Amino acid sequence: MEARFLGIPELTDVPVVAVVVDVMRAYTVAAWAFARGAERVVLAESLEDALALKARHPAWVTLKDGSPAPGFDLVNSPALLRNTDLSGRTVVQKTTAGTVGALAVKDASLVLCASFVVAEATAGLLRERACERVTFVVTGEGGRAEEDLACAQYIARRAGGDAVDAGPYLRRAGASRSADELRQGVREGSTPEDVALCLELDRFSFAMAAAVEDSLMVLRQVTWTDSPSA
Ligand SMILES: O=C(O)[C@H](CS(=O)(=O)O)OP(=O)(O)O
Ligand SMILES: [Mg+2]
Repeated sequence: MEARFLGIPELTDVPVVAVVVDVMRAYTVAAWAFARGAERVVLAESLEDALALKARHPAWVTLKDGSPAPGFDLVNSPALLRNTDLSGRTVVQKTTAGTVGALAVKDASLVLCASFVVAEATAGLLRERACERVTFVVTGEGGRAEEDLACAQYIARRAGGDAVDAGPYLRRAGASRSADELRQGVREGSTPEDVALCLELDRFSFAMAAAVEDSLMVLRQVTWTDSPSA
């Protein structure tokens, strides 16, 4: 498998297969939303779009990064989300990096959204579909976020079939600027537990695929054939 690793500003073409990586915290949060029963996650273009969707669908659950805000039900924190029952709910998510990255590749044939909690499931799906060329979108810090790059490189190696020690990749992520900011509470809407939850390798056995449905970018769970739960 041929892999390239690009930041959002470096995306100049439409990839065939894209893996959008946001470890801290969008795609750790989305995975927890599915684990707590959410049916789908709508990736919103803007805060205004998220609020407009909520106005049209009052039962949908709105989630944003940063501090809590009127009209939004949840913040982008896995620690806060994991105690929330989302059975059958549609979640609308808007964050600074993760959701923007997925929308930037929405015309790709396959868009997977990933983090360490769904790393093996994501790699397994890429192996199963025999993807030859994969663009990893490193969403944080214009492509330089160490937690996203480490996770992307780990998934790429697993997708290529390598036996890989995850330890060094997780340590890079744990030493990243994002991890430091979350630990120190610099980022609003976070708890100190968020970092550990973002570094739980393969916490979930499903992958997450996004596609345009009725003009919305919708993220859903996908299982791959060799998944333990398939
Ligand atoms: O919620 C997060 O951790 C970040 C917020 S920011 O990029 O630090 O402002 O958003 P995400 O899109 O999940 O990286
Ligand atoms: Mg991030």
